[in-house]
Amino acid sequence: MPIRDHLDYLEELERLEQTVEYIQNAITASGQNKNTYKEEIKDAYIHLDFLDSSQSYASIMLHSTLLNDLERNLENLLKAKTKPYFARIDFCPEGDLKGDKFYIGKMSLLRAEWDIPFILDWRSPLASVYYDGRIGSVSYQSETGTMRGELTLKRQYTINDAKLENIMDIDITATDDFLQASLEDHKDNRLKDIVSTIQSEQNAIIRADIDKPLVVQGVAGSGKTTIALHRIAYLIYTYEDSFDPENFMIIAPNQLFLNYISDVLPELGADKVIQATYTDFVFEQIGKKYKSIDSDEKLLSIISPTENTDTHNIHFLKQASLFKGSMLFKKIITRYIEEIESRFIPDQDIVLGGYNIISASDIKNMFLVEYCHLPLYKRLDQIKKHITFKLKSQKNKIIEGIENFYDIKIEYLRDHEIESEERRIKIVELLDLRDNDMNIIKKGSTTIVKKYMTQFKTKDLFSYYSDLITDENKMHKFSRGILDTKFVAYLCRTSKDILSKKKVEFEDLAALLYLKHRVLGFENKLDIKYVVIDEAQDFSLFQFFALKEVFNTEMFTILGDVSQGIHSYRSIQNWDYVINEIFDASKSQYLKLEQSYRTTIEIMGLANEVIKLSAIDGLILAKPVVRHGENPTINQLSSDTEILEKVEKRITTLIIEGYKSIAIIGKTSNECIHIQKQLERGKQIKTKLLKGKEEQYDHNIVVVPSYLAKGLEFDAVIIVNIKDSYKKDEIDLKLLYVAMTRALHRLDIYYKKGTIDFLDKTTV
Ligand SMILES: Nc1ncnc2c1ncn2[C@@H]1O[C@H](COP(=O)(O)OP(=O)(O)OP(=O)(O)O)[C@@H](O)[C@H]1O
Repeated sequence: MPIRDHLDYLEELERLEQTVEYIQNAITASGQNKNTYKEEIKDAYIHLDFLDSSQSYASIMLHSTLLNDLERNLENLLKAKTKPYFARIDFCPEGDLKGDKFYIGKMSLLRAEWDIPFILDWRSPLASVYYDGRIGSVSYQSETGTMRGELTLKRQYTINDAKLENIMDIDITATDDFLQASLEDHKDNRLKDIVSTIQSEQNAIIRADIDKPLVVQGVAGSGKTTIALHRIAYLIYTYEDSFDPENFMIIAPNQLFLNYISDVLPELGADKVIQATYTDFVFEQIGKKYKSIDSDEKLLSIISPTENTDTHNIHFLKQASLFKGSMLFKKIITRYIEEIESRFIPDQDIVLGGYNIISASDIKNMFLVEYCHLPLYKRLDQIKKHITFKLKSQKNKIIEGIENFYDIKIEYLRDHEIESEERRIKIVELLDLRDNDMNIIKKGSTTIVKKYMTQFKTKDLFSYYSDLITDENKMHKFSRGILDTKFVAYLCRTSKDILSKKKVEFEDLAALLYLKHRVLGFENKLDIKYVVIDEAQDFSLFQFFALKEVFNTEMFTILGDVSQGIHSYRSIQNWDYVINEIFDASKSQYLKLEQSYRTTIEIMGLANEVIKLSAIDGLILAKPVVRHGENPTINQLSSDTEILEKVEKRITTLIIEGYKSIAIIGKTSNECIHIQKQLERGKQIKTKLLKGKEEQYDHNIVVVPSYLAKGLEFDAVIIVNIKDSYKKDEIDLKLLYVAMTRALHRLDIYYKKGTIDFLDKTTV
């Protein structure tokens, strides 16, 4: 229906004009206030009286804060001006006769003379009705409890550059044309916000209880990453009195992924949130003395062994990875730390000139009980402080005691012996003895603490770790003999080999982080209170545990998809372990997302056929939203040249058809290097080879290995297989599934005969 034919067109047009005008006036007023505040600050500096400056400083502080707030507000107003809101709900609370119209936008806007918001923030409690409610009776959670009422209208708008382009009313059947339209879009290489089309099951995740750990299993393309970012924005808004944005941390798999999500957080007003990859975060804490081995190296040795791969030991290689991420390894490290702890404090009282300042058992008690919540080395700091304090107070008492002791003796001599040369000599002797005793105390008191503390021979983190992981006896002892001898020999030998090159594997990082936390402690205070982990299916239990301990919080949102667990040789196999072993299951929340929004029915259908071939326990198949597209093509060819010619042609056609982002996905980085070289030879097509470390890239056509494509999406995906082949085993099937589900609209597969055999039989 043309927009002008909508019954409320004129009313809506007027409302938009009124809103834009209001925002413009607010922008102008802000501009004037900004100048006033700047003038005030300048003035305060000019009149700064160095003798009595409190008034000027107060003025500078006040106006700087006002200026900061104003600048932030101004930024929001400028964004809102072109698209002030995206939806409207008409809602009448239970018991009221008349309802109100609420316009929902990305930020709230209040008008002094109005008793309802001029624009309602999408994160406010009432806005939940827009995402969850159908026309009729609805309810939502507010600070004061459940609110009920009647929803009489749910309307969506397309507004661009402050122009009203479309109005769509959502009726009781709730067919979401708006969602369909947004999914049809052709995308560049960045994730977008979805505030206007959040679905009810996604809304439940965004607004889930902050206090309980939340685990989300979501199929490919179900919006996990997007929802994670919206949840952070929601929590920042709702709990702004308790949390700063800097208290939130999002952990992502690689730099490429961080780049991919980089547009969304600022768009949602949450740009100050800490973002890091797990590896970068751990290295920042443990120091960069050792280098990290690329975390994909192990995956490559499993999926694409070369002549150098120790195929004989591939079983041990997988077992070692799994072990290093296990809670058993955590237990072994805990026992190892306990032993270090128990031997740390010597059986030695601190004695000064024969006086007992503090007993060994008191020091042990401090170390093992009183300060047990601190890392070992930080406890030493406390103990040092305590001994110094005790010594200071004892020293004066001891000196007083010595003085009294000799005074009494001298007094006695004076009272009981007649004055003589002999008595004088005795008194002088006593005075010398007194001075000597006092000197011992005075001198001793300056060195005794230092002497006591220097006996603690501290070691660095990597020595502690190496002392355990390369020592077969210790590994057997602390595992209480449950580890297989051959496995332990393999583990210690390979670990020794790696550590001797001053390197560590990705799998070592959880243990190192945990050891650092328990033994040495961190240099800077970690002020993270809420942690969001995306692509969490690739995490091990020990990784989750270490993060929980280090941040001392249960507030986690953990999102992932076990069907995409391409690192399953080192990571969790299902979410039950996380809920039961890391958190308290009775206080955790587990939610599922089964609807996939990214891709078409046709592409998802083929991807589902592939993942069904794997033997994943309790596999949840993605249900695509009702969006049809072209059938994916499967092209089996017999020569490299033929494949590359076809791929080149395909890319050209896709560009002509208007697709903005195209990915050529090879199984491994070697395959990708080969493909890119061949394509570049043709000189027609410029591509960018992604290596995972890119902080920024703006190429429309990329060549990317399957395991790095995880989490990303492209308008069109071309899977190319020339050298590597996909086997019908769990990891390869998952890799192929990941590659296929990256496509928003088009999927084409070109492979050399014999490289993806099982695909021949797969029906589209
Ligand atoms: N409610 C929604 N409205 C519009 N688009 C949506 C919605 N939910 C998800 N999408 C879109 O679906 C695509 C997939 O989202 P996202 O990448 O967050 O999913 P994911 O579950 O993290 O995927 P994967 O696990 O496969 O990497 C994105 O293009 C996102 O914008």
